[in-house]
Amino acid sequence: MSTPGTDGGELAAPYGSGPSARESAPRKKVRVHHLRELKERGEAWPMLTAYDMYTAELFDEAGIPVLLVGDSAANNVFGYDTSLPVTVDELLPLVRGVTRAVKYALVVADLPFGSYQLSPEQALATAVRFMKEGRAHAVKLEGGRKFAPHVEALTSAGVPVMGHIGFTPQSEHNLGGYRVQGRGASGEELVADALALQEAGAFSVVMEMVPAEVAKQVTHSLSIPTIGIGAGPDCDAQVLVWQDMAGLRRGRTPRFVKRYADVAGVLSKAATAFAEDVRRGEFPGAEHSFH
Ligand SMILES: Nc1nc(=O)c2c([nH]1)NC[C@@H]1CN(c3ccc(C(=O)N[C@@H](CCC(=O)O)C(=O)O)cc3)CN21
Ligand SMILES: CC(C)C(=O)C(=O)O
Ligand SMILES: [Mg+2]
Repeated sequence: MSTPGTDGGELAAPYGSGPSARESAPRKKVRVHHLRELKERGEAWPMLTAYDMYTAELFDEAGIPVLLVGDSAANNVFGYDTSLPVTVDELLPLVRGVTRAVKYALVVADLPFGSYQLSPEQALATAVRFMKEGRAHAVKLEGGRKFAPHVEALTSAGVPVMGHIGFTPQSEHNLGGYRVQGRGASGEELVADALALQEAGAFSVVMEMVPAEVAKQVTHSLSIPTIGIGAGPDCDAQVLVWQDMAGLRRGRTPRFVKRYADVAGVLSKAATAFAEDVRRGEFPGAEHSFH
């Protein structure tokens, strides 16, 4: 983890030269070409989801170069059982909160189910809303070769696009549930999908739940970065949903999740302590009252 500096302008670089050199170089806004440069230098980078201001601010200060306002807000903000029901109107205010909070991170807005599949025109109209109203820096959509025309329409209009292949949660009913994709012969299909997205102008591609060997092959076939989630150690970048990463979500988590904290435990203890204080008459104290 990088260490925040004493003021907003002097944080350790989230990308670039590694821990020793340029420690005090001022951070710059992350741009898509920086991510390609990291791939060329073989430096892995992290991505996290964010859905609100405080988490976006913390992750930005921690040096996370790319934040995704995922349609997984469906599960992790709104409490739906899948990502399918969440709408553009529900996601837009979350994107706005995240983009308001960051100084450096590239903010990617995930296009939700039904908001882009109809046509390249629909994809562009939706992306324009996320850019204008959400102030997103880029958008993400799910799909391979079949969505190359959609990606092309967006990149031609100046919208950077992140692809997403392998297990694509918006197609879970068609894929038959949460299953690893690209085993056996379909590994070749994944390479073809990734190449088509790159050719259409995508600046990066998420690969979800793909065998590590296949993900490695895709990564080496592309000049744009691959971002893995359950896709092994050889992707150019790694992404997790922040509530999984920080242990806010309880219960069984997918195999690809590593927990770095127990935020659920911390919040639960805080709420319990507050409740006890109020019930015992110990809060508010004199120092919390106006005289
Ligand atoms: N909190 C959260 N984390 C995620 O990673 C995530 C979301 N929400 N919502 C949208 C999608 C849905 N995703 C999921 C959800 C469940 C599994 C899962 O249950 N995986 C199991 C079974 C794998 C298998 O059967 O082969 C696993 O053990 O990984 C995987 C990805 C990933 N995304
Ligand atoms: C897990 C990531 C890649 C995602 O698409 C989401 O959070 O919606
Ligand atoms: Mg998503």
